[in-house]
Amino acid sequence: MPVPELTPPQSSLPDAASRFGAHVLAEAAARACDIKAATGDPPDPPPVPSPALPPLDAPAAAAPAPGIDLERILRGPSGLGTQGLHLFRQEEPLLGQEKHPVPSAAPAEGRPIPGLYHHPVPEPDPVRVEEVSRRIKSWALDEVALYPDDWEEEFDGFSVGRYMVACHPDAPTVDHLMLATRLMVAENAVDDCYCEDHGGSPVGLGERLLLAHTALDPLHTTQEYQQPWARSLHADAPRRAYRSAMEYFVQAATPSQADRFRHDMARLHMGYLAEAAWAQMDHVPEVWEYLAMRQFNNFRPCPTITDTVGGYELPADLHAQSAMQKVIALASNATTIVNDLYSYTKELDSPGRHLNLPVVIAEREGLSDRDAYLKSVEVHNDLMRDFESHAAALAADCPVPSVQRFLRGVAAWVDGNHHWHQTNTYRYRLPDFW
Ligand SMILES: CC(C)=CCC/C(C)=C(\C)COP(=O)(O)OP(=O)(O)O
Ligand SMILES: [Mg+2]
Repeated sequence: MPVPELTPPQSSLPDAASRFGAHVLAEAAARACDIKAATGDPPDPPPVPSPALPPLDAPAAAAPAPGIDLERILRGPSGLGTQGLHLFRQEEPLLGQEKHPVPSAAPAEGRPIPGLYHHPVPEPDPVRVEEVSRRIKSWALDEVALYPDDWEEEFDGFSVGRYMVACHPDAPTVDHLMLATRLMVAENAVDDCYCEDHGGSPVGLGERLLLAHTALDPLHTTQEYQQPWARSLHADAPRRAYRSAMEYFVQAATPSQADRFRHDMARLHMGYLAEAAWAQMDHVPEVWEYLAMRQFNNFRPCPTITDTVGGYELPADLHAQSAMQKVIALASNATTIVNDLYSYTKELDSPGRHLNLPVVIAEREGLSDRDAYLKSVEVHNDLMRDFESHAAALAADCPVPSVQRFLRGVAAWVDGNHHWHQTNTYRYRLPDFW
């Protein structure tokens, strides 16, 4: 198995990545200045000075400020003689090696949900997108036999390469991006094949999830029983995908990063089970109960690997502090409600009743579909603002480079996730409410 090219953990914030998620740190700097002004102390400099940061009060959902070519900045210097200037040199594409043809990186399209608070991001680097798309298809087909031929269009339409490149702008190499991309594909395989529209069912889901979870958190038992367990990890596509994606991840992650990921995946599986229980009972939970379930059935395992994908480590104690846990939960909840909003019409069209926030609010609060949807947009916006203000407060309170970079990485994931949902018109289409 190819070993991912590793960078030392605890690397400092590279210049090319220092602008991502910058609004969080910019807000922290502004907050620190306000506090100093109120107490009469001279203001401190911003936690991570960055000449190319957008203005402190840069509006959300607005194009980058004139004169700031974000994409160019993020690429770093180019041209003859600049190779040595890149801390995170992007690899050259492996042209002419397309064993499995991949669709070329689609240009951004789709419109944002009106009134949705979000930060637009530059279109992800097409060179990286192309290479990640090529490698993930090869992994899916050749290493884990993920899907039959007739799912190919759907696999391509998911555009996981664009997704992960947009969410991890500070990944040092394509190998690092692949860590996130394999896991994303594996997580969706489990969701589709065990829970949802590719043969999934709430019946027997607990058993399937538990056995698949052992691909992430291995069984340790007597030799006699160890072997049938090891064979079981090859028994279906979701387990093959989890096993392989985790094997790559563990090689690149520190032990505590791997354990963080296992914990987040256990949370995810618990959320799937609550959703399945309600489906079996044909029960619509109260809104707060739905939000509690969705805090677990949630994208959380994706932004929380931002440090592994970035080639550094947020130490376990700093990750575990309650302020960080709150920031992670708020960010992950915002990303997941984004999914509820963009996938609303897809889920209305799917068989049976598919719970999402607008559906639950309409049912439980007696609102029209439109008003429930618009209220859900407000819930999302409140979550986003809470995420950003708590992240800013934590960044100001804890000026440790790995904390600052992790917070930026989470913010970048939030923005990239929105971008992917907005632009994935193969998968999602907006309702006709405006
Ligand atoms: C961690 C991860 C990628 C989990 C998969 C669970 C998942 C697909 C979501 C949190 C998104 O929700 P949903 O199942 O509603 O996805 P779609 O609307 O079908 O895109
Ligand atoms: Mg959805």
